[in-house]
Amino acid sequence: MDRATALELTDWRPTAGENDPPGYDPENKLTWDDYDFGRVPGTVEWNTAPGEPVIRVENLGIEFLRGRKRNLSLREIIFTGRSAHDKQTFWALRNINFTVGRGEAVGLVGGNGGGKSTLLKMIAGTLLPDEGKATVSEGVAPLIELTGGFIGDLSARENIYLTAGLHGMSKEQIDERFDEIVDFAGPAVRDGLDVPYRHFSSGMQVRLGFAVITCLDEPIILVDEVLAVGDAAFRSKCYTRMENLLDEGRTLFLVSHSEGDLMRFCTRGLYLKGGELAMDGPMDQVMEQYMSDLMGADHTRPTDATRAESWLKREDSRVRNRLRRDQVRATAGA
Ligand SMILES: Nc1ncnc2c1ncn2[C@@H]1O[C@H](COP(=O)(O)OP(=O)(O)OP(=O)(O)O)[C@@H](O)[C@H]1O
Repeated sequence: MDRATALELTDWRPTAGENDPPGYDPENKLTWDDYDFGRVPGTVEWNTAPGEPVIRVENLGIEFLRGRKRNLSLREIIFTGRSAHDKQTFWALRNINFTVGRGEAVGLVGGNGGGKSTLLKMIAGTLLPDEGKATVSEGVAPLIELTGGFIGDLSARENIYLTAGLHGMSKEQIDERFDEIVDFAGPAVRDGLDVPYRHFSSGMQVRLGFAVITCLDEPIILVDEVLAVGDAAFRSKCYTRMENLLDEGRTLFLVSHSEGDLMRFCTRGLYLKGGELAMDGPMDQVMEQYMSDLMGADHTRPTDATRAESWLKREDSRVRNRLRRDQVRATAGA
């Protein structure tokens, strides 16, 4: 959708507020493309040339064992002549092909068990495929499990240093960002910095995981269904941070069951159904297909006006956040 179409389709317009950032003009400028932000600042350094894919997934497949194997009884071994049960396996993912470019924001949708988390794990390199390959040409910051891959017996402080260190940050760099990470995670995490991580509540684990992973300088970010866990205030901070990461040109892979989150951040959607890639296209069309498969006749199509309104709101929110961030940077640099 473009600005002119969106403005024609809906009556929604943003209202000016007291706390609007300098430069924000809701009357005439509403969308990202109308503002000249200059060069997007950011710490991301790409090894990949513009236009080259940063993720290339070719004929990817993975086969899992179904259920747990029971040992054969002596009678079964004698009468069947076999020494073990036949392995019952299934393909959790098969024939998956796609590429992702620099700065793309991709939403993964699909029903429970569709293979979304498995795909992210293979992109992150924590699971190896049985067929095909996933080639990733940039560093990846994965938040693909609630625990963020942190170690339960280490304290939160030790986990911050360990995780950031594994992603190539020096001790001095981590020292510099330490307070920013902990401030973002919130006072409960600050109070528990020296407590073993496994004693954290799931909300505190997600806060710390999100704060650390999004503070890394990796160009590719994988986020698996973690935004749903935090409270409303934390979610709002996460949304702003995600917008900032996208503005810096990072590539995002987001798994979520929240239509709002997917539509807010992602421009492209991948729909996994029964372990196969059922659709790859613009996020709103992919969401539409997924919802109509899921809900059948009960699914009410969003009107063009509703879509246009969501699009304008998202653009407006990105603009305000970006101007606010530029203002903070300018004040800090003055
Ligand atoms: N290590 C494993 N061993 C055996 N089966 C597995 C393993 N990991 C995942 N599976 C199975 O693979 C399928 C895909 O799982 P996956 O977690 O990727 O789905 P998902 O789309 O992320 O689901 P949800 O939306 O419920 O999180 C499921 O049937 C799941 O039970």
